[in-house]
Amino acid sequence: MNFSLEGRTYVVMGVANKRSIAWGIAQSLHNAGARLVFTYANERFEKPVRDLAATLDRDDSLFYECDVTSDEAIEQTFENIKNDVGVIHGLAHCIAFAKREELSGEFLNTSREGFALAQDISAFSLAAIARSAKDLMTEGGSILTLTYLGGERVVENYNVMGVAKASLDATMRYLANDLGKYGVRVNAISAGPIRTVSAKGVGDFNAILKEIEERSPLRKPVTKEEVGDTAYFLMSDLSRGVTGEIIHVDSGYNIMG
Ligand SMILES: CCCCCCc1ccc(Oc2ccc(Oc3cccc(O)n3)cc2)c(O)c1
Repeated sequence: MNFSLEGRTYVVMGVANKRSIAWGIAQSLHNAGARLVFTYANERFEKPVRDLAATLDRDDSLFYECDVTSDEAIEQTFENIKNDVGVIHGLAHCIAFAKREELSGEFLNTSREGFALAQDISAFSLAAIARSAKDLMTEGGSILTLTYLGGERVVENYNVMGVAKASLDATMRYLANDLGKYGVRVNAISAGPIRTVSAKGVGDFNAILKEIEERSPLRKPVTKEEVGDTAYFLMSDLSRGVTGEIIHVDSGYNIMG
């Protein structure tokens, strides 16, 4: 059995720029031989994503806009992908959002609308995407999403996104249960803090980064390349017995009290 991704196609959702974890995942899958399909939220992201993909040593990538807050948009995007590539072998969901003002201070101050928005984009979108993507995974498949420790226990300031990640983790498990009989696995990578454009929106990010370097078992920060290589494992046949799982790529920080 070989563990190359040659001859396989994967959808990567959520590349914003070269610091994105999604870009680290794309690079690892590309280096393993995969063909990539990128989706982006709106036209503002099209050029940055195309420019990044142009740096890869094969120019066989495809690009689609996908507003994950719309069921019609998701259905249309996967209809287009199905028409253009036919079969996909997996999908990386690297999408989340919460209002910046609700990512610091007291969770008590979370608004009804802000709570629902974070749930919609950061958790429900995985279920809606899995429902559409499943039909393209006729040769089996692997779906992965990105989560964070703040969904398992309280991390100061993470607030409404922590509740959304708890929901995402349960969504991942229930999807794993439904999709297993179709040969589709669903897992999550719980990444330690990485300096991305999204991380800038969460209060006191620098303090957490310092804590990881000082207190994590590996005593070092986490990189998008480390997350990318674990994504390669989860997309490959090496992880064929793994579904419904959260793999922490966080220098071991989560095992600390
Ligand atoms: C206090 C916790 C510090 C470690 C946070 C690690 C982390 C960093 C980035 C993460 O991804 C997002 C994605 C969107 C998001 O919402 C944003 C981001 C920027 C601006 C904004 O208005 N909302 C917040 C975090 C994430 O889920 C977790």
